[in-house]
Amino acid sequence: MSAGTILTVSGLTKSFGDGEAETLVLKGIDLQLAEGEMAALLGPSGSGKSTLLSILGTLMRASGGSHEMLGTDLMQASEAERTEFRSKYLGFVFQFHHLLPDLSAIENVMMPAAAAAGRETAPMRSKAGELLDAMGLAERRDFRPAAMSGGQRQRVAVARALINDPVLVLADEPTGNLDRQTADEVMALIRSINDSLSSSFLISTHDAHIAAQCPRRIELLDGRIVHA
Ligand SMILES: Nc1ncnc2c1ncn2[C@@H]1O[C@H](COP(=O)(O)OP(=O)(O)OP(=O)(O)O)[C@@H](O)[C@H]1O
Repeated sequence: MSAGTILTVSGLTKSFGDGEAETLVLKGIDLQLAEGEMAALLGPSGSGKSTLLSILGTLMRASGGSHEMLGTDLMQASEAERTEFRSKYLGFVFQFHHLLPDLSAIENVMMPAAAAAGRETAPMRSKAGELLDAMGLAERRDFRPAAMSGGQRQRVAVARALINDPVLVLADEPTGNLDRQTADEVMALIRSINDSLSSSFLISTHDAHIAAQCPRRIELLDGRIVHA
C-alpha cells in the first residue's frame, strides 16, 4: 500500500443561502487523504460532516477554496466531467442502504457497473459474487433486501460501493441505523476489505466507538477541522 496522496482540499468553504440568510457551514477545510487510508470523520450533529462528504463526492460544489483529486481540479471541472469522475473513482455508502427492493443482492451489487457499461456481463457477476463473499454473504447472493437483516443489507451496500474499484469510498453514517454489535461487524468487514484493497475510506460518524475502529480520526467542529 503506497502512501501517495489522492485528495487535497485547502481553504474549502461552503455556504448556503444568500444575503442575510447566508450561513457559512464549512469555514476553511484543509485536508489530504492518502491511497488506501481508512479515516473516520467525527463531529457532532450539524458540524458539517455530510456537507463535506457531499462535496468530496462531487455531489455538491464548494463555495470557495480548492478541491483536487487524482490530478483533477474539481472546482474548475464541468458538471459532465464531475459526473464521469464520480462514476470512475468514487463509491458511496449511506446510512440507509438504498438497495433496489426488486433486485437480488448480487444484482444490486452489479448495478453501478451494469449502469456504467449499459449492460450486465459475466465478469461483473463474478466480481459482485466475490465482493459478497468477502462481506460474508456468500449464502445470500440471491436474496432480495426484504429477506435480509439490517446488517446484511448494509454489507450488500458496501459491496455495491466497491464494484467499480473506487479510489475513495465515502460513507455517511454507514452504521447509524444498526445496533452496536451489528455496527461492529460491519466496521470489521470494512476494515478487512480496506486491508485487502487499495481503496481509501472516509467514514462519517458521531459515534466515538465507531471512530475508534479507524486508524485515522478527523474531527470536525462547527465547520472547522480541529484534529486531523
Ligand atoms: N441544503 C442546505 N441548506 C441550508 N443549510 C444546510 C443545508 N445542508 C446543510 N445545512 C446546514 O449545514 C449544517 C451542517 O449540516 P451537515 O448535515 O453537514 O452536518 P452533519 O455534521 O452531517 O450533521 P448530522 O450528524 O446531524 O448528519 C447544519 O447547520 C445544516 O442545517
